Amino acid sequence: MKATEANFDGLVGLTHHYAGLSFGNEASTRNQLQPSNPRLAAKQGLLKMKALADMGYLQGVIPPHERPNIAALRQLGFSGSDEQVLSRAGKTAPGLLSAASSASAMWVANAATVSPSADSGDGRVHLTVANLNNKFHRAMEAPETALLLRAIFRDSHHFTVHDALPQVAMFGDEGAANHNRFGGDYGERGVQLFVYGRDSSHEGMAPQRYPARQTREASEAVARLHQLSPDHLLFAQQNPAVIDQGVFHNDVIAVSNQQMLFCHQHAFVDQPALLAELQARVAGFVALEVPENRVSVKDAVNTYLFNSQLLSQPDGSMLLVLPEESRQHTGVWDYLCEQVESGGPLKALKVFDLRESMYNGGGPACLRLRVVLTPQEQQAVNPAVMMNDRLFATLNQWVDRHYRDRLTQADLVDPQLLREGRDALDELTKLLDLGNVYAFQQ
Ligand SMILES: NCCC[C@H](NC(=O)CCC(=O)O)C(=O)O
Repeated sequence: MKATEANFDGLVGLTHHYAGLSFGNEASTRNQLQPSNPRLAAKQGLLKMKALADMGYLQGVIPPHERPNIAALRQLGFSGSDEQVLSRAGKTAPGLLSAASSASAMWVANAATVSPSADSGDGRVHLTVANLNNKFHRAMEAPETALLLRAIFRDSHHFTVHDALPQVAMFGDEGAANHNRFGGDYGERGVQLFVYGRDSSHEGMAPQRYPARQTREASEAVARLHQLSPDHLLFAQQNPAVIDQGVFHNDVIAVSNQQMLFCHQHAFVDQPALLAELQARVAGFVALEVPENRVSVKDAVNTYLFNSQLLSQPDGSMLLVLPEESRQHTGVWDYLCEQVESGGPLKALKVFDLRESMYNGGGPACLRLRVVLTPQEQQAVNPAVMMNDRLFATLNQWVDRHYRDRLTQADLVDPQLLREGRDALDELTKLLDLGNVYAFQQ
């Protein structure tokens, strides 16, 4: 048996709502204050996980965080009983209550950066929790993410979960959404490409309108923590002009798998040089670059064409897993169908309706964290989180029992919502054999 790539998807939490918290992420801004449907959101995610598991891909689930985050609100000076904290925050600072209630941990492409054991100096799988420093609602995810990842990748003989980098702008780190790994077989040493939005120690190109969330300093620190060899490591800057058009993470404009990079023509600074470098370092490297005159950056952002999952099929060809929005757009869909018919590396397309997540700027790729695992490492993962028919049924029933089908910002003060969340997560820790990972369980 060879090493394989597993996908771990974030399970959407009970407080999923549209709060407009992510300046630079245009869907988040556009859909602020729309009512959400947390139950549907969770089920849309579960359907994708189940479909990929049924197709033979190794698929796991990463649980939601406890929200509202009462401890975060207390840290900001809201006091009294938990119910009083909620009502005081709701009255005087609804935006902060929204941030403390965000279900944003669902986008696990931002949970951590992962390096397979074949690439690291000590032969372990390394995961560095992302500090998500650019946004308050996301920065609070880091400590809980570390606990959850340790409850899943719990065998320290095989896995090292590093705490997040220091919580300052200089080390802004958004995890695997700005990271690619190229190579042949998954179990062979690969070439890792870290993509950053700005280099905080050098004056240079930076976006003007929207923030660059990932820094070069953060990427370099993660590469050191993971003990990667400099010969198998590349750093590239994301094109600041596309960040200003709403490409807040690299996975909104590029996706890769094994020898293949699928990206927009305008994804990177000095793209020809980067592609030549990859050509030189990765045997069999192929780039499928989409020209602006076929799909504009704007359409790529609106359809999330590149926030897709590029998956290897048993015969070595590639499957692209896309959001429904890409099928709805004639220009994008025609381009994709042409590629499949052309006999190129892309052989199949699969579409999922992930609208609830898409309305907050999260497509198929945002919802998953890729972890390459050897057979021994697979054995060492907490087996209760791996998707199969039984877990799919159990989690759907769990969602039906606990989730609301409509939520607005005004509902977040409801103390009943806090209780519903704790009851649900208490049950989930048992279903997924996680131990007492949540603050309310301490
Ligand atoms: N990888 C996709 C991440 C999407 C996420 N959206 C949000 O947090 C929106 C939350 C809100 O506005 O309610 C983000 O921008 O980091």
